[in-house]
Amino acid sequence: MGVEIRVEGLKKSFGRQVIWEDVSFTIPAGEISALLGPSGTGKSVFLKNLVGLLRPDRGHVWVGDGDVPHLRENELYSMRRKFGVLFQDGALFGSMNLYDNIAFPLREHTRKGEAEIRRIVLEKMDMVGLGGAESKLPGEISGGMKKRAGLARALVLDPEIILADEPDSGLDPVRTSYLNQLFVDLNAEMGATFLIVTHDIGTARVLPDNLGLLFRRGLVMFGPREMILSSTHPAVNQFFNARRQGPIGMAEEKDQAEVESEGDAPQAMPAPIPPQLMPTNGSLRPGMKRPGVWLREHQVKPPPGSFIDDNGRNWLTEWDQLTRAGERPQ
Ligand SMILES: Nc1ncnc2c1ncn2[C@@H]1O[C@H](COP(=O)(O)OP(=O)(O)OP(=O)(O)O)[C@@H](O)[C@H]1O
Repeated sequence: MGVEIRVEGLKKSFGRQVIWEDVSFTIPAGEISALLGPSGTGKSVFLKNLVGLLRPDRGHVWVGDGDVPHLRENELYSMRRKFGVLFQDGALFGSMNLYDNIAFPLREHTRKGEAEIRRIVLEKMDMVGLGGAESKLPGEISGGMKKRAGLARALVLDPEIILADEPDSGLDPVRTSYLNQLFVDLNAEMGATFLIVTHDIGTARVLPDNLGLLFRRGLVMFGPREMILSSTHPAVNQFFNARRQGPIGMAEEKDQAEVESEGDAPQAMPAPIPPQLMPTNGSLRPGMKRPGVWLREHQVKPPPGSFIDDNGRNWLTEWDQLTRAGERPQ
């Protein structure tokens, strides 16, 4: 089962460049969360702070009762075993075949014998759809396969937390959909806590249970998918609807007067909230909520056309019927 990550008052700068400050929020255990934000807002830097590859200037990252930035070297080493990290390019060793790449953490961090290692590596390669590709070198496979190999390697130590830095960058839309489904299925199976950094609004709208936006040296908002996708906050509304109108500019930042005048402008209606991806085996993930629950509890009207899938099925009204025991929801 996944663990919660509690971030408190985190600040990071490089020299005089403040990346973000006073970032505080809780990434819920066992749920899928996604972090978005314009380029350069420090999403990758944030992931590196979570896993202790970079140290914040101040603040805390609580994972269980360990505070990552304040752990000693040996404590950090064992804390890192809780994490499986998928780096942007898969970070595979070019001279090793996929089997050895994926076996690497097991040989490095455990005393398991080769027979046990083989069982685990083949199981994880199968999970990500790479069965049979053991002897391929990273230079011989596509970008999508590299990502899946990186994911298999992130899974071998059965992590409680999975961090993925733009797993969908450079993938075509179909491969992106397959990868998103894989995350949902893995989360259903393992119950790990997932934090995914992505630029893909399509992914952000259907995959995670929670969404966060980094902008202007801070976390603008973090919360349940329905809260973010129905928000009229100028930056959140602009970003998650991919609009030009709003405080986020083409270059770094707009000037303050421009931002203030836009803050008063009426916000465009958020786009319809799509139904969330379901696990392929028809199970319900523990982190999944009944559609519309957050909206109803907060008396927010869903944007028109929300929760209707490509087949015209309305998940808001049909959820109970769809999820009755023993029945596959899709
Ligand atoms: N080790 C480092 N030393 C100095 N500056 C760094 C370092 N790592 C990152 N930065 C700077 O921190 C800022 C944020 O970088 P980061 O890669 O986290 O952004 P990002 O939000 O992930 O961007 P993108 O969406 O384009 O991938 C950038 O200006 C980058 O140059």
